[in-house]
Amino acid sequence: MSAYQAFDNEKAIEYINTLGGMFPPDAKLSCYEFGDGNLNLVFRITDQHQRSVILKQALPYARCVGESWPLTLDRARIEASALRRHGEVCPDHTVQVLHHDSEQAVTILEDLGHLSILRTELNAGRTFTNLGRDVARYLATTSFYHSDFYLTPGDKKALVQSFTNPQLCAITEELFFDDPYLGSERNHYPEELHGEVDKLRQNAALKLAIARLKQGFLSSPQALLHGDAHSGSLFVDDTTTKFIDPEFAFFGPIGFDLGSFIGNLLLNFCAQHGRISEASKRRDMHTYLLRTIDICLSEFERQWLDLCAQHGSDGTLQVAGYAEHFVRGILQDAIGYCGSEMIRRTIGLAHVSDLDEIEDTEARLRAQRLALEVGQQLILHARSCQSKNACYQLIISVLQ
Ligand SMILES: Nc1ncnc2c1ncn2[C@@H]1O[C@H](COP(=O)(O)OP(=O)(O)O)[C@@H](O)[C@H]1O
Ligand SMILES: CSC[C@H]1O[C@H](OP(=O)(O)O)[C@H](O)[C@@H]1O
Repeated sequence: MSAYQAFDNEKAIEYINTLGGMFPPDAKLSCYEFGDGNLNLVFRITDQHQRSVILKQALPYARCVGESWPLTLDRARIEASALRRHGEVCPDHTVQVLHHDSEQAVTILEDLGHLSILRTELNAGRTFTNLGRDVARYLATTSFYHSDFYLTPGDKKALVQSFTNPQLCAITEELFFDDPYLGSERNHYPEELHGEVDKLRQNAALKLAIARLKQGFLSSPQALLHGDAHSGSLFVDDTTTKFIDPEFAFFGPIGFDLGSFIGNLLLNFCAQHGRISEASKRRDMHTYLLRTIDICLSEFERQWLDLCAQHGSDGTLQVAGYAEHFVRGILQDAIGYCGSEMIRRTIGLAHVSDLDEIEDTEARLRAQRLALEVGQQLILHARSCQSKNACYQLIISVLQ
C-alpha cells in the first residue's frame, strides 16, 4: 500500500498481512471496527487462537463531525511518538506501540480489551484503589523526563519542534477557552441552563482567569503532555492503569493533564448525585473520588520533587525552594484547567457520558449546574492555593 486510504475491515486485515510478524503465518484473521472516540477509526484484529491487536487509523477529518471538519493525519505520528516516549519512561502506565506507519496514519497497539475504560467503570460506581497513585506516577514521570529540568536545552527544543501539533492544539484552545465563554454554534446544553451560561459569560473575573489559562496553554512549553488525559483515555482494572490516545500531545503547561484528570473525577462526582440514589452508597463513591484526587495531588508533588532531587540537571534546581515553587505553580495551573475541563464538558461541543446519560431530567440538570458552579469556583480561586493541601481544601470547599 502506498498512498493513504481509509481502511475498512478487509483493508485492515490486508495491511496487517503485508507487515508480517504480527501474527503467525497460518493465522486466520477476523476484524471489526469499534471506535467510539471523537476522531479516529479503531479496529480489533483477532486470529483463530483469540490473539489480537488494535489497529488505530486517523481519518483526514474529525469523525464526530464529518468531512466538513478536516484534520491533519500528522496527529497519528504525534500520538505514536508520544506513546513511545512516554512508554520509555513509564511503561507500566502507557499502552504499547507495536508498529507505526505515518503514511497510512496507522498505529498498531497492544490490545487492552481485558481492561475497562475508567469512565465506564466510574459511571457504574466501581472503584480502583491504585488509580490516584498510578496516574500521579505517569503524569510526574512523563512530564519530568520531558522538561527543562532533565533534557538538555538543545534536545528539549528539538523535541518541542517535532511535537508541534497546531491543529489539535487549536481544537483545545477553542473548545476549552473560547466556546464556553464567547458562545459558539458548537456548544450545546439544555434550555434550562441558559441563565447559568449567560451569567458565566458576564463574569469578568472568570473571563480574566480563563484568558490567563489560555495564555498558559498557548505559551508554556514546560513538558511533553498527553494532551487529553480524561477518564475515557484510561484503561483500568484492580491492578493495572494504562493511558491511551495522546494525539493532542504537545509541549505545554504540565498542570493541564493533571487538571484534565481531576476535572473528570469531579465531573463524575457531580454526576453521582443523579446516578446513585442510595445516600450511603453515593457517599462512599464521593469519598473514593475525593481520596483519589488527594492521593493524586500528593503523589504528583512528592514524585516531582523526588525526581528533581535525584535526576534534575538544570542549574535552577540549586536555588533553594525553586523546585517547590515550580511544583506549586503546576498545582495552581491544574486547579484552573480542572475547572475549565468541567465547564467545557458540560456546555461545549464534547460532553461526558457521566452527566449526559443521567436518565432523570431534573437530576441531570442539578448535576450539570453543580459542575458549572464547581468549575467556575476552581478557576476563580486556583491562584490563591499556596500548597497541595490548599488545592485539596479548595476542592472540598467548592463541593459543599
Ligand atoms: N489499545 C487498545 N486496546 C483496546 N481497545 C482500545 C485500544 N485503544 C483504543 N481502544 C478502544 O477504542 C476506543 C476509541 O479509542 P481512542 O484512542 O480513544 O480513539 P479517539 O482518538 O477517536 O478518541 C476506546 O474507547 C477503546 O474502547
Ligand atoms: C472534535 S474533538 C472533541 C474532543 O474529543 C477529544 O476527545 P477523544 O478523542 O478522547 O474523544 C478531545 O477531548 C477533544 O476536545
